[in-house]
Amino acid sequence: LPFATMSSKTGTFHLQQPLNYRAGARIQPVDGSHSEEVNEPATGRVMGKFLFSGEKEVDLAVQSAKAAFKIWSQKSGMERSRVLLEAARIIRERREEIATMETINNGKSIFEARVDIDISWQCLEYYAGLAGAIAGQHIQLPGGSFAYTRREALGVCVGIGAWNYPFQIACWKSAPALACGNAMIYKPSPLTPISVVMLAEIFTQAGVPNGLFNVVQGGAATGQFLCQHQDVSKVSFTGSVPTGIKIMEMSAKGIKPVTLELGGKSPLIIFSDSILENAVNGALMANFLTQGEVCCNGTRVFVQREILEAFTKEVVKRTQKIKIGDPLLEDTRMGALISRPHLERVLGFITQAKEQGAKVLCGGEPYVPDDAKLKNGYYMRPCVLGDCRDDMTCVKEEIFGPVMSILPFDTEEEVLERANNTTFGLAGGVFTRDIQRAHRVVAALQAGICFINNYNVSPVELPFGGYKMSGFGRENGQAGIEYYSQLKTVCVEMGDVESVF
Ligand SMILES: NC(=O)C1=CN([C@@H]2O[C@H](COP(=O)(O)OP(=O)(O)OC[C@H]3O[C@@H](n4cnc5c(N)ncnc54)[C@H](O)[C@@H]3O)[C@@H](O)[C@H]2O)C=CC1
Ligand SMILES: C[N+](C)(C)CCCC(=O)O
Repeated sequence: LPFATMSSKTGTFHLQQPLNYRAGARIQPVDGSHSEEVNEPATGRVMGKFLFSGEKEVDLAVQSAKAAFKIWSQKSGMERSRVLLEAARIIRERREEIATMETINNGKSIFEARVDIDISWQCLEYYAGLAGAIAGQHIQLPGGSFAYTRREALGVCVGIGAWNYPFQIACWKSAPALACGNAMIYKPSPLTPISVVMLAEIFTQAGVPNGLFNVVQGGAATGQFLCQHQDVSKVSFTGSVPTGIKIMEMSAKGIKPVTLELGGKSPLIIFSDSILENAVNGALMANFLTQGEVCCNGTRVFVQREILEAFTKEVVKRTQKIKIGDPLLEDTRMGALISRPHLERVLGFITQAKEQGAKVLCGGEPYVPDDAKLKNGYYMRPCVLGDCRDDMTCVKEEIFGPVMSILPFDTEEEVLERANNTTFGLAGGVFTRDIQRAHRVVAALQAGICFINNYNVSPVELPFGGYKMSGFGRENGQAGIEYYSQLKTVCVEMGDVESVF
């Protein structure tokens, strides 16, 4: 196992192996022109370099996936299920090693990375369970004739991922894709290129045909070669809205179906009858996982005026206690942001918020850990903003960092209007003890994923995806199957053909 001997101390990992994966092995791309550095967010150190793939390598990856698709798509659901279960078992076995790699490359705490890896193998197990149940329908027609439907694979699917959940996003895409009989070529974000290659190795070890899951590395250009390739049948994308628009435009040229999991600016509505401690915990969960770099975060926290003071006081107190630092230490709960430019961008939103009249109630400044090796890492103190208004930039735009905006409200009608007044629609949450109100509020929220009296839990059995400009298509849950398969109708005549001519 290539990573088994790696050191699990921050500041010590060196990238040595190629990060492309084709036909069952790590390889260097045939036309790797541009090389890119990989950083360790916790220290700001360069861990090594890797090559971006050009059009030739993309084509070779597609050809190899096509060959694997021929074999894999002929297998029964039960046969595919067994292989996926074996892959899930290997991930469980290598959990610590994968979580450590994820922490080193992303900067999130090891505590969270372990949860990410657990969700990842659970996703494979879940779709392994569904693989044998993928079936069509039988439809009786007059005179003994009948029809049936077949749920068939699409072919070679492309997955393009963001940097916040590198391994998990790859599993959310590949598990349903492979369960349905497809092949997949995956392109991770160039900021987090490492862990997905471990997934590719695990699939091979579990018994998928060589080429069924290939990895190409690169940025926009490589992504474009993938989306434009004529032998690619589908593109599943997780990332920002502007890139999502480009992906959809490119895919439109080839009439390729797309799944888009894009950003958000989700509302979390806290009514005065909530259990305060749960509401505070919910708001922390909604804002500070993975340094706030989570698409479905509830960053607009609407608090009913009667409890505004009590809630704010408690949320600030708890935020100040979050332990920031070396992400590989057991008691760290917030690590480093993904990159220096991203950290600057997040801090810029806070400066702008102050200029627009918001009050920084805590945090919002860079954090320099005592440990000397961490002093160039990309850390900041999590921030709570008070005195926010709906027209402020920090309330309108996705910050993708640990910044919570608190917004007072008076009535249910008013808060719903304000909560929905956004072009995004990924998630939303409500805290209240009034069950009728809870269901009424989520029914009115224009969002794909809603939480009542919790936030940001995401069991793999539940469909995940957005409304409005947060995208379309669903990942996870039974719904995921629909987005990686197509329906064929077969009409069978049992009598003679009656011609009208
Ligand atoms: N809804 C969801 O499930 C999630 C959404 N996001 C969103 O992602 C964003 C942050 O992630 P980033 O990696 O910065 O987003 P991004 O959109 O810049 O990049 C995402 C991926 O697309 C690739 N890409 C960039 N330009 C491309 C092009 N022209 N053609 C093809 N591929 C291209 C990138 O290399 C990367 O792999 C945030 O806005 C966040 O809201 C992040 C995680 C989950
Ligand atoms: C796991 N969860 C719900 C915290 C986040 C998953 C969505 C994403 O990739 O940002």
